[in-house]
Amino acid sequence: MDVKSGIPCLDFSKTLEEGNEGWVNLCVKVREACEQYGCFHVIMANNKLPRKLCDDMSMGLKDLFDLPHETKQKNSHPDFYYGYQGKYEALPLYETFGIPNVSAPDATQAFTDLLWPNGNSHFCQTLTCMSKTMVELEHIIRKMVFESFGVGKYYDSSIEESQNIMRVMKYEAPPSKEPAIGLHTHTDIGILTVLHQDLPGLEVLSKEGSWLEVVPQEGALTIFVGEALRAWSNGRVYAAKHRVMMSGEKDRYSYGLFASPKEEAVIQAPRELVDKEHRLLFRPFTHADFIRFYFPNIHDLDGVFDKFFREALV
Ligand SMILES: O=C(O)CCC(=O)C(=O)O
Ligand SMILES: [Fe+2]
Repeated sequence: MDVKSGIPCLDFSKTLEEGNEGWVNLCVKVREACEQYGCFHVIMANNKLPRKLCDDMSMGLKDLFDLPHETKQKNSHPDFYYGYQGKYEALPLYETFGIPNVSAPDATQAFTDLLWPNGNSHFCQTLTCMSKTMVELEHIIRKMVFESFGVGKYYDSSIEESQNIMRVMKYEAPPSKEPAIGLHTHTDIGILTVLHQDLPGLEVLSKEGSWLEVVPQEGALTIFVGEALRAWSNGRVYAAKHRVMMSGEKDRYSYGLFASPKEEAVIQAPRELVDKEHRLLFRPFTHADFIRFYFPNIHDLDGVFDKFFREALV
C-alpha cells in the first residue's frame, strides 16, 4: 500500500467502474486501510475535485467566519454537532458551523440565506458542489467496504438510514509560538467522514500508539472511519483517534462531510460478520443512544466510545 506521511494514500483518479479489476483492487486497499489505520487519503480526479472549487471554498469560508458574531449565531443548534459553535474555554481556537441534511435540495440555500439575507449564490453553489463531491465519494468508499466484507447487499439500506452533515471549521493561529490544541482527541461518531484541510495540523493516533501527521495532499480528500461503522462491522474496522494541533501564524480552515446513521437507525452487526472467530461484540443500539451518551462528554471525548461500548458489550 502506498503510505505517505504515515497514512495510506489511495489513487481514485482513474475512471472507476464497479466490478472491474481496478475497482476490485481498490476495494482491497480501502478495506486494509480501514482495518489497519482507520484513516487514509484519496487522490481525486481533477474533474471531481477541481482546484477552483477548493479555492472558492477557501474564499467563501473566510467570508463566513468573518461575519459578525450575532450573525454567526443564527446557525446555532441545541445539539452542538448540527450548528454553530463559537470559541469556548476548552477550545479557544476552534469555531464551527453545521449544515444538517446537506444533500436535501434546499439545505445549502437555507444556510446561505440565513447568514446572508441578501443572498450569496456563489458560495451556495460552491457548497452544493463540494458537498455533492464528498457525498459521492463517501458512497463509493462505503460500497467498497461493504463489498470487500461480502455484505454489499446491505449497502442500499445503510444509505437510506443515513444522514449527511457538512461541517466547516476554523482554527485561529495560536497566540504564542507554543503549539496549542485546536481540537481535542476524539474519534468520529458516524459512519465515514470525508475531510478537506488547507493547512497541516491534523494528527492521527496509530494502532501502535504514535501520533502521525495527516498532511494535506494537493487534490486529495481524507477519510476517517467512524464509531458507528466500527460497531456495525463488529469491530472489523478501526476508528482512529485524531486531534488538531495548531502552530505557526496562519489560521487553519477545514471542512468535512460527516455521514452518520439517522438518529432512529439501529446499529447492529449483520450476521455474516459474526462467527466463531468474530464473536458478536456489541448489543444493538440506536444512534440516538450513542448521541445521548456523546454530547455530555463532548469536552472530553478521549476514550468515551470505549466506555459506551463496554456497556454495550454482549
Ligand atoms: O479540522 C480537521 O482537520 C479535523 C476535524 C475533525 O476531526 C472533526 O471535526 O471531527
Ligand atoms: Fe474528527
